[in-house]
Amino acid sequence: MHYEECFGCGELDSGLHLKSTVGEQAHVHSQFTVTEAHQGAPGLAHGGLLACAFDEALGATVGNLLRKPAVTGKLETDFVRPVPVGSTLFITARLDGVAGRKIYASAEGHLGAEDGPVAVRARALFVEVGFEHFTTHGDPNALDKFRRTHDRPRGDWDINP
Ligand SMILES: CCCCC/C=C\C/C=C\C/C=C\C/C=C\CCCC(=O)SCCNC(=O)CCNC(=O)[C@H](O)C(C)(C)COP(=O)(O)OP(=O)(O)OC[C@H]1O[C@@H](n2cnc3c(N)ncnc32)[C@H](O)[C@@H]1OP(=O)(O)O
Repeated sequence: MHYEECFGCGELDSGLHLKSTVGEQAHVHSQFTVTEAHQGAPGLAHGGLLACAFDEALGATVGNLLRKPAVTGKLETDFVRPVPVGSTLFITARLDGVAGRKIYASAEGHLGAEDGPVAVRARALFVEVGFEHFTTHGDPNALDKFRRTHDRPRGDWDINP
């Protein structure tokens, strides 16, 4: 979790509650379970919410592997198989490259198991920013809010600007 009020990974009742862990070969694994609250068509996940889950999984990959603040500049998704309510997407993500402030990452989501059929693929460009991005454009108290999340026992982010 990078921020307790984040829609993707935080503790909000309405959020996606995505959990991410770093695995072997610097792959980052996240799981997203689709509930009735995530429907687009009857019984199927809404594509925009799936894109959100991938934004989070890819952002967690950048954040956990590089430990630098970055924001999504571009996010591209391929929806290749319907994702039913009640199913879990097992998302595997990786860093593809860094060029100056530009950070490239990609991921695929497997249906039902780590080796299940691929249902969604995504690629993203993140752009590294300074912490003033969040205090200037967002909440002036952003750093305090991030700190509240990262002062927890597992918190190991250096969020000092
Ligand atoms: C969320 C962070 C929390 C921080 C906590 C602390 C530490 C944790 C660290 C990481 C976080 C961990 C997990 C996060 C998990 C999920 C997070 C979800 C992420 C989001 O949900 S985040 C919200 C949506 N996101 C935005 O709200 C961005 C709005 N946007 C802007 O704020 C600007 O637009 C910005 C800053 C992107 C760039 O602006 P800028 O002025 O700084 O820089 P500039 O424009 O020069 O771009 C520099 C180079 O990127 C290229 N470039 C830029 N955009 C491009 C595009 N779309 N396509 C192709 N190339 C692009 C340029 O072409 C240039 O390339 P070149 O250098 O080669 O010319």
